[in-house]
Amino acid sequence: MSCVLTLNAGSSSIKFGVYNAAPEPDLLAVGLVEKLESATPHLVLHQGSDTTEHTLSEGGHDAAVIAILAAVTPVLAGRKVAAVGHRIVHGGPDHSGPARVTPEMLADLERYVPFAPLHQPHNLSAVRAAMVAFPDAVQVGCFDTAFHRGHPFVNDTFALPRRFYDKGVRRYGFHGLSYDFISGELDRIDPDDHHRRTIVCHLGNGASLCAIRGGRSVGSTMGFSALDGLPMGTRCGQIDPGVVLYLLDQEGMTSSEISGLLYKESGLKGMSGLSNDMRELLASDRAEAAQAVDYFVFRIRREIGAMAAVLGGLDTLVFCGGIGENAGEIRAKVCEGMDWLGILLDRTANETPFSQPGGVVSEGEVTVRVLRTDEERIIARAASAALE
Ligand SMILES: Nc1ncnc2c1ncn2[C@@H]1O[C@H](COP(=O)(O)OP(=O)(O)O)[C@@H](O)[C@H]1O
Ligand SMILES: CC(=O)OP(=O)(O)O
Ligand SMILES: [Mg+2]
Repeated sequence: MSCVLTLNAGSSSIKFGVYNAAPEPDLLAVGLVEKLESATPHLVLHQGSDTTEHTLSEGGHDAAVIAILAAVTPVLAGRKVAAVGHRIVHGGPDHSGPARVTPEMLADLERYVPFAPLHQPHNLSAVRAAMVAFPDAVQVGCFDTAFHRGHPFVNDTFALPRRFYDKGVRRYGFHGLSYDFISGELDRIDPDDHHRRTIVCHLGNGASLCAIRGGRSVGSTMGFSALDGLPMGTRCGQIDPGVVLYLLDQEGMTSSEISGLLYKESGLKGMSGLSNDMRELLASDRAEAAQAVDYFVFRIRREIGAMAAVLGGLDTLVFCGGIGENAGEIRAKVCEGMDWLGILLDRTANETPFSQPGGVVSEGEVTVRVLRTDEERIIARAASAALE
């Protein structure tokens, strides 16, 4: 049987998976390389109940892809990699679903590097590395923007002169593979509810909210870039554009300094002066750490209100991502005093979400669920489908 390999290249980690190719792919092994910015990144591979780990001798994405290709060779045990599926953060205005990546398309996707500088270059270099390592395999791009491409014009635009919209300055939205997976899970859990109004909170190192009605995205807190919306590990989230002009004109910062500030030095890390890791902030007794957490929660609550208005009400609220799945304390803070919207958390269930049927942690009118997201599975399904 042939296999598919998935590569999900993020800003500081690359996640990967090996599956038997099938409409519902069969997981053989999964792993990640993290701390890519350090001189000694760490590779972890889980295969069945076995876990192997080793430290790489070189930092950066390219060395990590080479190490991943070496790590998956014994998993393949001589079987062929027929397709490699890639998470590609930006697909621009035209991609509303997965696509076969040819060298021509790869060149075209370079156009979106300036739109997503933290992700797109790494996504594309992973495709190039896979083309070299598996020259006979089909390369399949799965775009984080695709799930949101059906937004109505009012939700796709900024109030700028029309020519900028035509050049691609639009509200794209991201984390679409995660939202696609969660939307599918909700259909599986409750197949008859086709009109459910859902808000999904994807709270990881990158964080956003998505409003979903009838299985389709109707709103995202992220816009043109993965900077907008909620504050994140190191990204600022929504900011008055006047601040950027002030930094440029009055503080004399260059555009690359401002980019570094907004993408890498802001968010939870910048506000707390301590860390981008939510676990460290929750464990800290420093006032700045508590303020960073308060701001994160405040913005999520504010955006839940806005998304509920877009949806015309709310039936289901889902938490996912590293913070959403693991930080009960954050879920409790987000849901506190939200009974006006029908959100009432079951505090005991919230402590043990994954032992609750369907991850339900609520006792109010709105069903609140905690679900493990799985971007890799969405990529593996698309890569398998490309082989049919
Ligand atoms: N038990 C936990 N409690 C609080 N936060 C957690 C916990 N486990 C993981 N996190 C947080 O999840 C975030 C990473 O989420 P993840 O979805 O893995 O990120 P990425 O966007 O890199 O895929 C980090 O901020 C980390 O602190
Ligand atoms: C788009 C985005 O923010 O992705 P991530 O959460 O993986 O950084
Ligand atoms: Mg992520």
